[in-house]
Amino acid sequence: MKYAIGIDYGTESGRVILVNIENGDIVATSVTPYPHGVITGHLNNRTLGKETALQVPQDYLEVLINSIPEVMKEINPNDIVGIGLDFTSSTILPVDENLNPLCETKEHENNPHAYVKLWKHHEAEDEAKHLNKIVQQEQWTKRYGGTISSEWMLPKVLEIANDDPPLFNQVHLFLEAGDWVISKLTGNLIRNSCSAGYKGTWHKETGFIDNETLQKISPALNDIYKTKLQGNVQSSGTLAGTLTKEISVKVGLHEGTPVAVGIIDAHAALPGAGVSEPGTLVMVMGTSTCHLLLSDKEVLVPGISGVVEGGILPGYFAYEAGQAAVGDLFAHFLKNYQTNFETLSDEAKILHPGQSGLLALDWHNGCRTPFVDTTLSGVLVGEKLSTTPAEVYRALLEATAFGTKVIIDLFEKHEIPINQVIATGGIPNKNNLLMQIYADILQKEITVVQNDQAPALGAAILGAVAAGAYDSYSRAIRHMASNKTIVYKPNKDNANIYIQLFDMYKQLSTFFTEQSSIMHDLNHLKGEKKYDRKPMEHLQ
Ligand SMILES: Nc1ncnc2c1ncn2[C@@H]1O[C@H](COP(=O)(O)OP(=O)(O)O)[C@@H](O)[C@H]1O
Ligand SMILES: O=C(CO)[C@H](O)[C@H](O)COP(=O)(O)O
Repeated sequence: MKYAIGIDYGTESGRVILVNIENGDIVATSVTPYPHGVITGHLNNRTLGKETALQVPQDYLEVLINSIPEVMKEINPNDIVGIGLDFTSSTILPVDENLNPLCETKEHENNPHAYVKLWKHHEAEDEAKHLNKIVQQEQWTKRYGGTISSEWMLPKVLEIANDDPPLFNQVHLFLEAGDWVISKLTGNLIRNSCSAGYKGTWHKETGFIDNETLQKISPALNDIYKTKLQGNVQSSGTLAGTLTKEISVKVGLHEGTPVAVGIIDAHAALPGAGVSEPGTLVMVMGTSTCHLLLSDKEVLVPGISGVVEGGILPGYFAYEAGQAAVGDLFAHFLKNYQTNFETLSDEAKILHPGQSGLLALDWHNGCRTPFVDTTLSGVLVGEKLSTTPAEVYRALLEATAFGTKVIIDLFEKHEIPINQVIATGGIPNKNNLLMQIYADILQKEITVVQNDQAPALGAAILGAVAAGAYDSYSRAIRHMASNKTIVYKPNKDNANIYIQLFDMYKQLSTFFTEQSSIMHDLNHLKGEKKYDRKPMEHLQ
């Protein structure tokens, strides 16, 4: 029996799976929660900005050192054909000449800018707005729905250049954390095409932003792609190199084991969920939800995260859209009410659509698609003295489904066909109420992959292909991807009520984005900088 290892670096933990490459059976799984988790509020004794979300790079190595031996307990290292890895993105860190993280030095241990900035670190909004003003007329921005997000590489780099020039000057390279882990595994520095394409504005023919534009954005960015952002971009899933002696000893594998170039976590879930052709929307539902879709054609859809040729699988344009808080939003609510999913779901299940009189906007971590604005915030309308926690919980579940309907409608309006919707990630198998609500609101069947590890499985598939165990992604996907599913069908009566509620959801979102500046004014009163209103005409 031969196996591939898939490693999935999510927001809270890293998961390692061992996969039989002939039939895709996951024979062992190990989860390592990041010892330092997501750092918010304080770093050592220093108070952090409210939107700061940091991580500790050593935690990623802990995942390798703990979880690889754990899945290898019964297995001979000779039987491992290859390793694939996916990572949240854009999650970046500054390193020195030896690729060592700057936060590991005494000098910078209390400096937040020296740490990993997680994808959901939202402090670079000013930088993103500034950058967007300069590049918004350029044709290439349309591939990114018209807006560069503050979650991405350049705004985060610019945040450091603006806030801490001495540290910025000391940085040798800024790396995606996934590329940093690959460098630790193989000794090779490679920038993966998936992160570079979706989060780094790289295009396989035209490359990165030209230097003239970079200088207009900020003198600090002069020649940045030849200096702090240098490095070859290589296609995700091709061979990055082989395990070094140093790391192979630590994880109990053979030196020389092939390792694939990394990919973004959500994007890995598409092959992991068994998709190798256009027309199937894959919703990767976890801390956030990412929506991935293959197509034969490139359509410039406003408000999406991006469309990248070959972004996931060679030969297809791959679209990404997203919602920045889904599981995170539910967790936030549970924490505030000191309750749990089971209790709330039991109570929320017996409510009828519309019964509570509540309606929510799911923007508690900003809105990714279609408004690309991390400064937007959540809303709940209709609350009364008689409102129960289960009613609010159900309204939040519904709000995330309405957010997904906005995304599906956007794709369909731009004539990108969606014939099937697949749900995967950590949530769908844990919450059947949520999945039924999605079927009712989207008025589509939802196929749930009976495996929570689609990103890790997708990474293992890339590892097997990079190692030469399969000669094509489609063959590897056919053999290795999940094929056990359950299907949620829409309930007509519920769907009819949700049509009316969805109309109100859209009115509410139009109000808070176009007709009223209340949300942004609230930020202003809190002492945050006032951001320019974004023209919304492009979304009409
Ligand atoms: N029963 C549940 N219903 C809805 N969300 C859940 C449930 N259990 C856990 N979650 C959410 O799932 C998210 C974690 O998703 P997961 O896919 O495992 O991790 P990651 O997003 O880090 O890849 C958390 O935000 C958590 O609140
Ligand atoms: O932007 C992303 C993908 O493009 C992030 O990686 C993603 O939103 C975080 O993933 P998760 O919710 O699974 O932790």
